[in-house]
Amino acid sequence: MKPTIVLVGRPNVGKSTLFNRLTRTRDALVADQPGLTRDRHYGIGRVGERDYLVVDTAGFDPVAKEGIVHEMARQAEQAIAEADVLLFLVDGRAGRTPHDEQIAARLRRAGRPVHLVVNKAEGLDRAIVAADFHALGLGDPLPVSAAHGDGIKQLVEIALEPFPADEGEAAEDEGPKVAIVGRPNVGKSTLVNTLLGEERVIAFDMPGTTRDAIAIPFERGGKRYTLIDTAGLRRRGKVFEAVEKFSVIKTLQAIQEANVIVLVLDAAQDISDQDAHIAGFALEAGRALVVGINKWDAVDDYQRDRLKADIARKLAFLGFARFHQISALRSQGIGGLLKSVDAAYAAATANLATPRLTRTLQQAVARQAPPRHGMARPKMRYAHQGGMNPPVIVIHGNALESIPTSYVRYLERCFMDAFKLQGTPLRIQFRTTHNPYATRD
Ligand SMILES: Nc1nc2c(ncn2[C@@H]2O[C@H](COP(=O)(O)OP(=O)(O)OP(=O)(O)O)[C@@H](O)[C@H]2O)c(=O)[nH]1
Ligand SMILES: Nc1nc2c(ncn2[C@@H]2O[C@H](COP(=O)(O)OP(=O)(O)OP(=O)(O)O)[C@@H](O)[C@H]2O)c(=O)[nH]1
Repeated sequence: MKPTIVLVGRPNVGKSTLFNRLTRTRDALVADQPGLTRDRHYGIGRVGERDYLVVDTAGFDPVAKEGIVHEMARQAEQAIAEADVLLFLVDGRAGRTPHDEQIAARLRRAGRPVHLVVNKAEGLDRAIVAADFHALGLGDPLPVSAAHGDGIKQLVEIALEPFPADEGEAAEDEGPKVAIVGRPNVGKSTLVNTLLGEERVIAFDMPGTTRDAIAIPFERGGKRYTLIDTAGLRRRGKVFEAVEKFSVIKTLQAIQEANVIVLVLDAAQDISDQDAHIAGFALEAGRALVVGINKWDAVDDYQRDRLKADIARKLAFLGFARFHQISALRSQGIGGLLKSVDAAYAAATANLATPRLTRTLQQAVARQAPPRHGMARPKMRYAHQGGMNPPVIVIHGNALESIPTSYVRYLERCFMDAFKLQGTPLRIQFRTTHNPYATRD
């Protein structure tokens, strides 16, 4: 499972700057999706070969007792409890403060590895900085500059050192790994029980450590699936019950572990920022996605129309996914939902043959050529598949850096239509094989 890095520190030390730095590579992949707003506190990142989750606990104040500050502190506490590793940021320019000492005292009790990170360290004398912050009793401080990007790679390497890199893909005969996600109270547990309740649940092992996700294999309609759960579902008699509160971190972990995400929405409620953020995480992670609009039994025509308009507006970036109206409680629409899970999984793991990819590319260009950029006209020569789940299409050619995102979206649509890839996002990468300025036309 991907390790979770949690950033803690008093206001203004540079947590958001470091968060942005740690999630930047992912940002670029999904930056311009219509309607997608990123959650500024939870993100997916990659440095070198390592993927990880990052949480910024802005607003963490261990002494607040009520109000919004207290609520933020509660979420920060939950993040600290769920962290694999904590990065405690301090401000090298401001020096050690009493507030830093309070937080240090709290973190020493966290029972998690803590690294002391001195930010804004560009141009500072390391020895002086180290001596000042050593007094926090959290070991040798690691100097970084989040703003300039200095020391970040080493920081991530040190922080993730104890966590093994992900092993390769598991055997595929278990069928798709499915995660059911959504905000609190939308009906996730009810859906899990509807899926598993009447069906054959194949014996499964409880995880060896609390870091592991549980995988519950089951069969339905003669097909195998594996339900991925990190949110603490436990079996009580015949049904599964959530034993833990809703957790964004666990939701993110489940998304990372699964092949196909079932995003559950509540038809009786407006689409909230939290729904959009969870959907955004799935898109960012490149996962196949099916949406279940649950509690369809409980809403009237007026609410149904309103909801459709709300979805079109707030979840526009999920154009690649199928939406199903379901009732988990009455077991309605579940068969159709699973068919879409199968289709999304097939699309996400499809083999895309090079000749057909290249032909599709050429046809797309013939219909609409990429715009000229200054003196250079981008030239796309051929395409091949660079990965699965999500499908990655690598396009080779010249002067490809100037291709605008609107044209990338156009190419995505062409590939999706040609290969009927419904249910999965697609990634297009460009490889320039020559100096773009060598061939002008
Ligand atoms: N000199 C310098 N300034 C930095 C660095 N990193 C962040 N800053 C500045 O520090 C200020 C605070 O940065 P933020 O990232 O907003 O700090 P934060 O900890 O997220 O603050 P809160 O959101 O209030 O918790 C900003 O003005 C940043 O530009 C750095 O490496 N060097
Ligand atoms: N009318 C109706 N109610 C439903 C349906 N599915 C779930 N509910 C109800 O919605 C409430 C929440 O359902 P849960 O399954 O506990 O929701 P959850 O998403 O697992 O909630 P958390 O564990 O808090 O994250 C319960 O009262 C369910 O009975 C449905 O299809 N129709």
